[in-house]
Amino acid sequence: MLSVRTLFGIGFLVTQQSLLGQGHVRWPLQLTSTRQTVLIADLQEEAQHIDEELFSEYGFSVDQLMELAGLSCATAITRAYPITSLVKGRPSLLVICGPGNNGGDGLVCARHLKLFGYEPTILYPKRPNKPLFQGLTTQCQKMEIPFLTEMPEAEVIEEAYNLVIDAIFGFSFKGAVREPFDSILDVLKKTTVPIASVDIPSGWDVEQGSADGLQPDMLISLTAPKKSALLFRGRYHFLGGRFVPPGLERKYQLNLPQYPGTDCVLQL
Ligand SMILES: NC(=O)C1=CN([C@@H]2O[C@H](COP(=O)(O)OP(=O)(O)OC[C@H]3O[C@@H](n4cnc5c(N)ncnc54)[C@H](OP(=O)(O)O)[C@@H]3O)[C@@H](O)[C@H]2O)[C@@H](O)CC1
Ligand SMILES: [K+]
Repeated sequence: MLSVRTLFGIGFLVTQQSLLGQGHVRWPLQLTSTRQTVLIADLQEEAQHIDEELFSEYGFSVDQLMELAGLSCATAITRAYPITSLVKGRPSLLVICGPGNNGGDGLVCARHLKLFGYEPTILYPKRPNKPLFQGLTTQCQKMEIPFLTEMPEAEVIEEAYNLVIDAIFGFSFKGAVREPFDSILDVLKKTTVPIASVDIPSGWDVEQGSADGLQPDMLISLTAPKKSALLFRGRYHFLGGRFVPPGLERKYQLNLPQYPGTDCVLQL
């Protein structure tokens, strides 16, 4: 049975602890807001079911949705961190990609950011042996995006990059972080460079978050914010992934907000 939550861009910080403390609070839950009302996929399994149905019942392919998800992420990043606002001499970004589809979103995002005038560099330490990811990697290489062979130290990141894009884990992350991502996340926790997380801050439990985990400056929730988004304390929260068919939205009572005009992202 689906349960959904009401999240407001403003005003939820004062109530989030009580929300989470109540465990399975049932919808509708009204909070005051000056921004959009968005419903949250409450359980990790719900996010995965929505994902599976998009492919099995609605006929989408992974690469189609990944392209839209990655484009949403790149677009949201241009809104939060326009090139003119970056403090370093060059519009350099570090994109860290994980072994699943969240990492694929990161590769697509990097490609679009390059087209938008940024200078992304990619770290992609664990590459699945599948044509989709091999193709996305080739596309980035042909776009002349450099790939690192190892994770830089925190001080090097601070000197070289304006922003880190965290596309390591999404909604299928479970349990204790395994290497090499454990060490990578440790470095990210030390750096003061802002972090933009794709879908979920990596290392966070999808439902419960992580008290001592990453604290990204930006979160780009895809399809619908996950429950742990209630614990996000950064400056920018965007919704992206404007591809949900109305039947699926009704079934899961997502009640997604209206994206403005033809935009593929919405700031929450
Ligand atoms: N419909 C949508 O909403 C769309 C969603 N999309 C995107 O897909 C994302 C979900 O992708 P996903 O299902 O491939 O899983 P994801 O979270 O990337 O990670 C899986 C990998 O992580 C690994 N791993 C897990 N736990 C670990 C640990 N503790 N320590 C170390 N490794 C661990 C696990 O490894 P394994 O268990 O296989 O060894 C596996 O390789 C979603 O968040 C969104 O970004 C869009 O692309 C398209 C539309
Ligand atoms: K992530």
